[in-house]
Amino acid sequence: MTADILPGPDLFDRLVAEARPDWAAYVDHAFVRGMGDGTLPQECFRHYLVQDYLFLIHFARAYALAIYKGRDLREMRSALGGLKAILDVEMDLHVGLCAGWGLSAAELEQAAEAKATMAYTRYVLETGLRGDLLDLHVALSPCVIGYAEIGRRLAALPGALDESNPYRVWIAEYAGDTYQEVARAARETLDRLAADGMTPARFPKLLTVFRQACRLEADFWEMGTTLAG
Ligand SMILES: Cc1ncc(CO)c(N)n1
Repeated sequence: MTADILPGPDLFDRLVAEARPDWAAYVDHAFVRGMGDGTLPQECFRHYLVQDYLFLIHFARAYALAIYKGRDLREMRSALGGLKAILDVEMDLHVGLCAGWGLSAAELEQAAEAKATMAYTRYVLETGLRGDLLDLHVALSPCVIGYAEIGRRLAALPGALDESNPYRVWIAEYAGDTYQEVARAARETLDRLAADGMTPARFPKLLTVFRQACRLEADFWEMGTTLAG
C-alpha cells in the first residue's frame, strides 16, 4: 500500500493519511473535546499540565539533539528556533497557569514523572539517538503539528474562547500565530529533509515512528483523564 509512495513534498500529510485512526484518536481525544466545551474536570487539566511541563523539559533536550544532529548551520538554527519556542514561550504558559493555582516553577520541576511522560519523551529521544535527523523530526512532528491542529480546531468551536471556558488561555496559546508558525516551520523541515534523498523504502519505517508517537500522545491525554502516575 505504501510502496508506491514517492519522496517529495507534504511528507506530513502522507504520514497522517496512512495513520488516520491513530491521528484521530490523538487530536480528537475526549480530553481535547473537554477543553473545547469547558467540561474537562480541572483536576485532570492540572495533572496534565504539570506532566506537560516535565514533558517539555525532555522535549527541549530532543531539540538540542536536533541541533547536534544538524548537518549545517541552517539546520542547527532551525532546531534552535524549536528549542527557544519551548524554553522561552511555551513553558511560560505552564508557569503562568500553575502560578494561578499556587504552584511555583520550582515545584513543577520537582514533580514526580508519570509513566506516560517517561514513555513518550524517552521514545522520541531514543528514536533520534538511534536514527538520523529525519527520524527525529518525524518523532517530534505529532507534538508540534498536532497541538497546532488541536488549537485551531478548538478555537473554531463556538464559545471555546469565551470568558466562561476555563481552558481558553490554553486554546488561545496553541491557536495563536506564534505556535501556528512553529508548526508551519516543522512541516517545512520535514519536507526539506524528505526532499534530500529520502527513498520510497524509508516511508514505512517513518510511518512506524509517526504512528507510535501518535499513540503515545493519545496515552498522554489518557494519563491526564485518569490521573495516572
Ligand atoms: C504531550 C505534548 N505534546 C505536544 C505538545 C506541544 O508542544 C505538548 N506541549 N505536550
